[in-house]
Amino acid sequence: MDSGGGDTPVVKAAVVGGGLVGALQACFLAKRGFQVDLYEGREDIRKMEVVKGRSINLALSIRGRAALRHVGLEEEITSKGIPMRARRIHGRDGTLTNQPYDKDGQAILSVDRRNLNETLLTKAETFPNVKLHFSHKLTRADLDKGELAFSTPNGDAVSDTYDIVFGTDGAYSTMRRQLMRVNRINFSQEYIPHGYMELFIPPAKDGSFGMLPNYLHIWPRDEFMMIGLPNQDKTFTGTLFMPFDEFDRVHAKGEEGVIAFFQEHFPDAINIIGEENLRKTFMSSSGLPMVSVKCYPYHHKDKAVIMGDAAHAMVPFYGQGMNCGFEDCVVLDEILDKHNNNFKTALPEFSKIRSPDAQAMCDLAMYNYIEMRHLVNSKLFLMNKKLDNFLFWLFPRSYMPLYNMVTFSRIRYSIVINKWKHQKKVVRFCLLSTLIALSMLLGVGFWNRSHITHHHRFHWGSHWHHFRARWLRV
Ligand SMILES: Cc1cc2nc3c(=O)[nH]c(=O)nc-3n(C[C@H](O)[C@H](O)[C@H](O)COP(=O)(O)OP(=O)(O)OC[C@H]3O[C@@H](n4cnc5c(N)ncnc54)[C@H](O)[C@@H]3O)c2cc1C
Ligand SMILES: COc1ccc2c(c1)CN(c1nc(C(=O)N(C)c3cc(Cl)c(F)cc3C(=O)O)c(Cl)s1)C2
Repeated sequence: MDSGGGDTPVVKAAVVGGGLVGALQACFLAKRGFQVDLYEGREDIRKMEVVKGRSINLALSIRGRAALRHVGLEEEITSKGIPMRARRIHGRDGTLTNQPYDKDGQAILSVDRRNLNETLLTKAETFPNVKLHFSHKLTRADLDKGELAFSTPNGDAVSDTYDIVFGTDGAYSTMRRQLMRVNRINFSQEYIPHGYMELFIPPAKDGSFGMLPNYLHIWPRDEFMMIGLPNQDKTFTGTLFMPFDEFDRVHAKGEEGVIAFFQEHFPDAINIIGEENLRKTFMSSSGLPMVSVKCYPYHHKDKAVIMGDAAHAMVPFYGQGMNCGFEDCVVLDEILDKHNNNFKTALPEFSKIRSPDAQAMCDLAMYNYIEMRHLVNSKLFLMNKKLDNFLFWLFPRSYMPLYNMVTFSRIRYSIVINKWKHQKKVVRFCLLSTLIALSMLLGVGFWNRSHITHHHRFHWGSHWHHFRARWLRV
């Protein structure tokens, strides 16, 4: 640490990975008065040419917005986002059903990934105590000394030493690997058999949106699913989720195979995406992998800590990966305040507090991946959501649908999962006791009927004897 002129030495911090979480974390650390060097393996995306109509988007919700608010970027980002107030389910038969997300009309925002990353990098750069280094790929780290070594495109090796290193280098993190060399890190990862492919949905012929814009469009289909989020330029970015061997099967059939596949599973999407687009995109790309990563702890002594996908990559079936990573920045910031920047006590607390929440979100996302496939069609998907919303209406204070707690609240994810399990037990108990009460009522009803009939029949029997004795003298 070199003295910043005042009595307290200025903390020299490195952020490895200038994606969404790293760029945000650089802003948090800059506000904390640290000297920040951010290293990004790729070149500066702000200098790359924009490929029109091929934007990748993400769902930004309350947790991510709270983090952006901390660095004064919420307005700048949300003003460029498109609110999605409801999900719009495209049935196989072409039926369309809307399901509002929130009874108070709260929305999730579709934001452009590149614009978000650029805005965060530019914000970081506005701080005099932040320096950005692009095309610097971390190759080695001696975390006990805080020494980092980077490779650059012209083959130069660059290295520097830091008081503290933040690893925000994504799901395939080099920082996590370095951490695992020096610390007893429990680690697990799981690839799912599905891949994803982005499909670009152009505007309609008259330049307007090809579908209703303020919706998250979903095509739930057995083993497949497609979703579509709107973009500022009146396009949509579709994401097709499908098992890898299905991708291979369709690829093997060539361009006509692609059209036949969409005719069978997503007929209404063919005109929206356009046959040419479909052929081009499908034949020029393949499914990309989705991995779920869990590890513990996230830190090494008072020298290094990992955040975002590096610490807890999750499958995207809740649209929470970035929101969760952004929330990491808020949680760590609060802990650093509480410990007055004492990394020796702050980092272990971050691991202890944050990992159960992040792992709960990884589990929820994986659960939803499995659940989404069992909601094999839109009817079941709808029913499931209708029951959720009915119970939410019936018990607004005690029953909150799972996706509401995840997406529209900042309740800790580990508490969300416990509340949800408790709610499921209560709902199951209510349904069961209603069923038992009903069957008892029905049972009593039948019993009465049969008893009366029986009694009546028995009664009729004595009547018959009496009648026979009196009238028939037999
Ligand atoms: C299909 C899909 C849809 C998604 N949709 C959503 C959504 O709707 N909402 C949501 O909240 N989340 C969503 N996510 C998750 C979200 O994309 C991630 O959680 C988020 O990008 C994680 O940010 P990060 O900064 O931790 O990692 P990344 O975004 O992966 O950034 C890591 C950065 O580190 C750099 N890097 C890597 N290795 C090195 C190295 N050795 N040296 C230097 N730099 C390095 C990389 O170049 C990259 O810039 C989705 C993910 C997928 C796959
Ligand atoms: C850019 O790529 C992607 C990829 C996946 C997602 C997103 C963006 C944004 N995602 C959101 N998911 C929820 C949610 O809570 N659930 C349970 C849902 C989960 C799935 Cl998979 C789905 F299709 C609908 C809902 C739904 O509820 O509408 C939100 Cl709320 S936003 C998933």
